[in-house]
Amino acid sequence: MSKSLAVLHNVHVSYGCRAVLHDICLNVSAGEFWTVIGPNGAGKSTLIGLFNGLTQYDSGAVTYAGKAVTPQNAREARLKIAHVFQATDLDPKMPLSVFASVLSGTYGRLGLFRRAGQKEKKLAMRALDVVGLANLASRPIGQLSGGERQRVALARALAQEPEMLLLDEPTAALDWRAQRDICTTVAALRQEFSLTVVMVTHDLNAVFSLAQKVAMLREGRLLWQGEVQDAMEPKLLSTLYDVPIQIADCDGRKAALF
Ligand SMILES: Nc1ncnc2c1ncn2[C@@H]1O[C@H](COP(=O)(O)OP(=O)(O)OP(=O)(O)O)[C@@H](O)[C@H]1O
Repeated sequence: MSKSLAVLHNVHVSYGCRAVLHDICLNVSAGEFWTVIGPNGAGKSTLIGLFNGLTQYDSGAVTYAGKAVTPQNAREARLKIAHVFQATDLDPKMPLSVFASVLSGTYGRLGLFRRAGQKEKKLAMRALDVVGLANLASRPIGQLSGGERQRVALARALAQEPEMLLLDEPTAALDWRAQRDICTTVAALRQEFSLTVVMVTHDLNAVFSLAQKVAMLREGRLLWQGEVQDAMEPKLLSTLYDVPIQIADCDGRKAALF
């Protein structure tokens, strides 16, 4: 049996007096690929922020590699866990090259007073190479397409040399080709670097093609969690999203239809 890496145990979260996550228990083992799905506002981004101490919790326990993680005590977890937000978070007006953006992924390890040296520069170039953007290294990030920017965000995360990747809607706002490219890149990165992945997504077809495990969140509660093949249940998905969903079989591949 694989080893638990990141664990949420009976976690409650509230923003002010509004409770947004209730009694969350999730056990992510090393090397697993989890997706977190559910309607808008269900608490998915809040949930994945627990793993690296971005989300403050009221009660329960969060651990990474057996050590407690809280926003006040998250440095170690943040070195090992890279968090990739939607690439729209990269300000296109920033006068920053693709390479400089990716290099910034190494800054966490370097700390405040050390500058990036040859080792970090090599790492950044390698990360760009892995996501297929080495030829755009000197391009300002403002001149990239949405799909390219998302790959820059992935490369920056890789330059951190993480054990675990948190992906928050990495294919949102991308066209079909770019969505497919990101999914293929994520799958390849996971294989090559033996990464543990937790991905929030609204793309059920990406879930079916990439994930091993699925957590379904509805109104701040885990409705269901388990193996991806058991998640492809029309009744379960219809309950989750409160809309009729069917599952089609296309040449052995599952696709969600509404
Ligand atoms: N910093 C914050 N302060 C107050 N409320 C917040 C904050 N961040 C999120 N919320 C609220 O918490 C709830 C859960 O938000 P969250 O972003 O985690 O949901 P989500 O499932 O990721 O949503 P979406 O699919 O729309 O991105 C929402 O009602 C949201 O308005």
